[in-house]
Amino acid sequence: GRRDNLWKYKECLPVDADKRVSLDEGGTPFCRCEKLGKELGIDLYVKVEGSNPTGSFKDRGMTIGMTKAMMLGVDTVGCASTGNTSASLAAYAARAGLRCAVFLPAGKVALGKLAQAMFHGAEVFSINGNFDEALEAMTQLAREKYLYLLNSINPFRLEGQKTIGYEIVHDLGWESPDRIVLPVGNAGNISAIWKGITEFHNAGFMDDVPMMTGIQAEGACPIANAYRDNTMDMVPVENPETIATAIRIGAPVSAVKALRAIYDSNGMAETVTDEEILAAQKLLARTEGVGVEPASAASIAGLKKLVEQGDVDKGERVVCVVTGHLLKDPNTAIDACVDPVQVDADIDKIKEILLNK
Ligand SMILES: Cc1ncc(COP(=O)(O)O)c(/C=C/C(=O)C(=O)O)c1O
Repeated sequence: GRRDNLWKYKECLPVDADKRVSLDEGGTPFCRCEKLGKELGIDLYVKVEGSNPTGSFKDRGMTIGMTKAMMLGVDTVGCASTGNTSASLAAYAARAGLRCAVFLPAGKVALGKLAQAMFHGAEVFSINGNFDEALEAMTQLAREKYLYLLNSINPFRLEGQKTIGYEIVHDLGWESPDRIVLPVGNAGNISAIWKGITEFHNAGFMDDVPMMTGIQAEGACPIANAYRDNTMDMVPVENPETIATAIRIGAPVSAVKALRAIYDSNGMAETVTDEEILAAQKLLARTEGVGVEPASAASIAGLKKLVEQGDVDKGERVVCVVTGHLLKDPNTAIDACVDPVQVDADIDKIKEILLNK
């Protein structure tokens, strides 16, 4: 039958479902990765959030946040973003008929995301600074009531994203996986998913809870640093750097919630290099046919590293949340490939090549 969307959980959502601003978000694919799982010695699934309307999990938070904005009667919404939040905000603001301002770190936003934010009609400000500085400026504007802030510091965003946790349990037949692995930037998503999991667990829908496992890029890993020091005190990374620009964040606003989620679930945080991220992105695309942007592949890279370190038990049932579509960052994808074969439309020449494969 017709695929359900996240509004099937409307009784657990803190806004009027009949006032919803929706693009039929959620209800994303849940794909078993038999070959990759076999290679890693685990039972592996991916939750494919790139299949959301604007190509990332942000749509889940935005549908709730934008519905709340309409209920509040605001006329302007805003966010700072590494790209996907701005793409989602622009689309949902257009649907809601609200004015939309976005702050993006100059030169550090993947092509697809910038195209979306601009094309959906957001007023795009290219900030001379990184995401953290852009978020500080945007938060000040919100404090002075120039606009309604829809970054993940806004709890209504997390209320939408918690449905990823709901759906994973639902997809597994009302059971919890052993572990959920996902990339961590501003740390809203790991906090939101844990909230959804604990709500379903408290409601008695499943006996166990998963170990929440957050993966960060080595050059932008304040959460992993705090975890390694077994502390709740996150120390910001001044100049975060990674090719996975979506998670190029040094001062995650939801650090406390994220560390709580990791410690309370007996989970962990780990880092991966840019090389490991790009290798995992290609491995997932070519082994399982699932195309994701670099930041999303950090979850696969991190899982692989944890398995190799012996931190993941053989046979564990693991769900990797792959957060954004491959198309978001086409330049990085093409840079990771060999050039196309230049050849005349001479099929004899091409037959020769095909025979040699
Ligand atoms: C593909 C992708 N994967 C993972 C993350 C990290 O999630 P959080 O840890 O909840 O921040 C992001 C985050 C993006 C932004 O923060 C933004 O768009 O401003 C992302 O786009």
